[in-house]
Amino acid sequence: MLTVNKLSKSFGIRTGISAKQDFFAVHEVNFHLKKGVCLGLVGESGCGKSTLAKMLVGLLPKSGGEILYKGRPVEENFYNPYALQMIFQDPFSSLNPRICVGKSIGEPLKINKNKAQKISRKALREAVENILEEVGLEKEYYFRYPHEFSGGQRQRIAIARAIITKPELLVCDESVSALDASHQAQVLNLLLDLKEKYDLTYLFISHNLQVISFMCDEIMVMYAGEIVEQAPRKALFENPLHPYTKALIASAPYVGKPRQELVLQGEMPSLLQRRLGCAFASRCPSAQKRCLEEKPCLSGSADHKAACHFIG
Ligand SMILES: Nc1ncnc2c1ncn2[C@@H]1O[C@H](COP(=O)(O)OP(=O)(O)OP(=O)(O)O)[C@@H](O)[C@H]1O
Repeated sequence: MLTVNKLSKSFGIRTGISAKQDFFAVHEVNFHLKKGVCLGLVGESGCGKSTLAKMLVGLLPKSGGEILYKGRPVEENFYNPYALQMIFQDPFSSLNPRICVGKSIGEPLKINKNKAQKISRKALREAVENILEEVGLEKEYYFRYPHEFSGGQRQRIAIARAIITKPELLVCDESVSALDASHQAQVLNLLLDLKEKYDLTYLFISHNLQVISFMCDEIMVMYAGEIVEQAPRKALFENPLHPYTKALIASAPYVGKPRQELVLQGEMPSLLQRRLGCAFASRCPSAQKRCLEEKPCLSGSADHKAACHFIG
């Protein structure tokens, strides 16, 4: 469904009164996303997950590379411009507080239909009421405003707005991170039900390995703007190849785990300094001279790849 080749995004930031420096937030990322799959993207804060997601749905222009949707550049997506939709992290800021939720949810359908055919008010209202019920809310909520809902309900509204155009691919960017555990579980189960019902494909972004493990069939691990490991869920959790993935799995806190086992120390290196070698070398317990001098490429089997000189 989606092929991403050497996708990059650079930003320029001021480093002095007249000095400006460019850095890559996403650097030469490649992946394929097959129809019906839930592909996870995991990595720590600032590694470039949201930047990648925004480029996929056209919210940010790319600096290089290509995004192919069903074999054609995503920009030329004539037959369904709303085939790719996104659900954002924060249901408090992703909904317009001055518009009743029914209008917010119906807006994409209105814009979409305007291009080809007009949608009547009655049909629009019906479509919104149906989708409200679809996401577990009552159709009487149509005229309520975002501040009248809890975080979990708001995220359901955001999901309703994303699926009303019947997209094929949903990009979920930290879509449950702002919710408490019980609402997280409800929204995750809703997303799984909708996936089944509407034959959806997901790119599911999270920094939470437990959430990723619950939702995803395949997983990509991102570090400092690059994909460092890609594997099916079982292989990634049972046999992680990259030292960063190993550290991430070992660092994941869960109830009853002793504190000293949180092994991932230090910070991700500044993206402003693009290095010759491996981006993880500064934190890697098994880094060697070669790691500082030579950048590792993704290698391994067709299914399970990692960017490390010392895998296998
Ligand atoms: N518009 C922008 N201008 C300049 N730098 C940006 C911009 N957007 C993102 N960045 C930088 O790009 C890098 C990646 O940011 P991004 O938001 O994609 O990370 P992330 O992995 O999604 O983090 P989080 O999980 O905290 O949302 C960060 O260093 C961030 O500061």
